Amino acid sequence: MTALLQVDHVGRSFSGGLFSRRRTRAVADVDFTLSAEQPEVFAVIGESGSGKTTLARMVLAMTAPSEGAIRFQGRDLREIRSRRDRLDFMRHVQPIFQNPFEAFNPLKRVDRYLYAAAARFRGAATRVAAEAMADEALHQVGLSLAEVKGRFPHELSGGQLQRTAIARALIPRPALIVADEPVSMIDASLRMTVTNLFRTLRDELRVSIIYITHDLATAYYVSDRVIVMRQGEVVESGAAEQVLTVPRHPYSKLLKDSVLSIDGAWAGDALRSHAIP
Ligand SMILES: Nc1ncnc2c1ncn2[C@@H]1O[C@H](COP(=O)(O)OP(=O)(O)OP(=O)(O)O)[C@@H](O)[C@H]1O
Repeated sequence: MTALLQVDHVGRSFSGGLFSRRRTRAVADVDFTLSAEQPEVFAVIGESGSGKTTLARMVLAMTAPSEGAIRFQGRDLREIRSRRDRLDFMRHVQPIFQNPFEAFNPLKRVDRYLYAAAARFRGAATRVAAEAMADEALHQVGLSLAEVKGRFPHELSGGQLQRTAIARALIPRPALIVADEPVSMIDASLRMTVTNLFRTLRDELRVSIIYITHDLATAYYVSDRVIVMRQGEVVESGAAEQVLTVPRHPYSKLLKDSVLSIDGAWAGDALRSHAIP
């Protein structure tokens, strides 16, 4: 197997501050590989404080590991030093953040972000070229340039705005998208539309997606593989179906039971039977 991403026994500790001796071990010994040949939706599940965001930041080369190494297409992320290295890396690995209303400046029209990405990552030299790239990316997420052109963020719904953020991430034609809690700030009714997109992108554009979430139900429905994190460590990993329907670790069982007690039924089944094709 040729690896797209190798997360090789990675850990990250933080010191408690200038006068504190306490160190927080945010991530400890996380180890997984994504294949370059077979794109997948890979979910990282865990409660608040389990280390998910720290892991995402390390994969995005925004935080350096204190132990282990991360390689993307065989290249150690520590080798990213210059602006040019970073731009090249971002061409292949794109982030999607939690709150689309924070990702876009409220005073800036959203289409401008798409043109900027087209110019920066794909060398679009004219407005016409940039508009064509923006329109193509928007179609990949079920929107069109006509729907978002000239609009400010508050003129779009949370779901439309998050899909626009995904379109922006697609413009460079990345091989990997790291989506950190991408649906936690949008209406429950729109969550499946956005998460379902991940499968479409995997199949049609062959993009791999690291889907970071505390939401077991959407993870179960859209992911191929999952890891469950607790206090920085991976406590369970495997095929989504296996881990989320028959959890082995007490913590994963507890997580599943908490979904059960909220919804009255295992939300994975409920979602599956109401799956949007
Ligand atoms: N820059 C930092 N400095 C000090 N401690 C940090 C830093 N970043 C994260 N931590 C600590 O590391 C642990 C893991 O945090 P992290 O944000 O990765 O978890 P998370 O699972 O993403 O949580 P959430 O869902 O709330 O974002 C927490 O105890 C957090 O306080």
